[in-house]
Amino acid sequence: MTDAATNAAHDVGAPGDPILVAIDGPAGSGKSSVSRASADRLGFGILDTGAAYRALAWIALQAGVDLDTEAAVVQLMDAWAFSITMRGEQRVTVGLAGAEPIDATAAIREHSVSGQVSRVSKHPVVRERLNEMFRELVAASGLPGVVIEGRDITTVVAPDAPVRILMTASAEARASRRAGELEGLSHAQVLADIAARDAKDALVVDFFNPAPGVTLVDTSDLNFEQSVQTVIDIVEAVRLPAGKSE
Ligand SMILES: Nc1ncnc2c1ncn2[C@@H]1O[C@H](COP(=O)(O)OP(=O)(O)O)[C@@H](O)[C@H]1O
Ligand SMILES: Nc1ccn([C@@H]2O[C@H](COP(=O)(O)OP(=O)(O)O)[C@@H](O)[C@H]2O)c(=O)n1
Repeated sequence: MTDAATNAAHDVGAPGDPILVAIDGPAGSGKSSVSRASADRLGFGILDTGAAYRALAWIALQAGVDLDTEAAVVQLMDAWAFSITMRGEQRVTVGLAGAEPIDATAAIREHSVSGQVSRVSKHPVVRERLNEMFRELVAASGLPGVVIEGRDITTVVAPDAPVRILMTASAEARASRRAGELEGLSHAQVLADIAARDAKDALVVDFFNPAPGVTLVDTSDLNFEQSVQTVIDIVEAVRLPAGKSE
């Protein structure tokens, strides 16, 4: 890890650094969509770390790399160029050395990719390399704040973030939300798919139980707007502690 990357993770709150809002949770808990809406209202950026894992799995599949072989995935990372927008509509591009970057925004969301991502995210060195990239993206963003969401943000990527949230929802609620997005898949299929993916991912990081100091937000009985407002209230309570005004 570079010094710059280390500092970006641990000097949170230093003048000039973005305020970090770290959000973790299982698939379908609402972390991406709620993070995006909250970031927009706060005037912050958003870093969707799952999109990077998805992009890596996608390019590995395109390149015929064995996703289960850590050294092969790490070698691919030496040659890949990844970019993601942190404001406005999400756009993800991926390229390999010498080739024009390809817009993979839609491709990385395909069901065929979702089922393969855990095969790359299980590798410790891959995670270290991506975490370093995430810290660098935040540090270089020039934004007043960044909502960064994934599975291990509150515990590994930004354990010192002033706001850390674990967003959960019942398995039923999560599957219903996801089934609404995926044409042609039944509720039961979606439920089985996300349960299988969560089980694989949870072998690597615990995103079901909040670490000490992490605020649990259960969105099972909250609508989308209520979920966004809950996050904003938590951020504002930290930004404007009682008795202080801006
Ligand atoms: N609290 C909520 N109530 C109802 N629907 C929600 C809520 N939060 C998110 N959604 C919807 O559920 C779907 C999955 O949410 P998403 O943000 O992609 O979850 P995650 O990033 O945790 O996998 C999206 O269509 C989103 O609009
Ligand atoms: N910080 C993160 C983010 C994602 N991931 C991996 O990336 C996959 C896709 O993440 P995602 O956030 O896009 O998944 P959804 O919750 O949106 O379905 C997860 O299933 C994990 O395997 C991870 O391991 N660590």
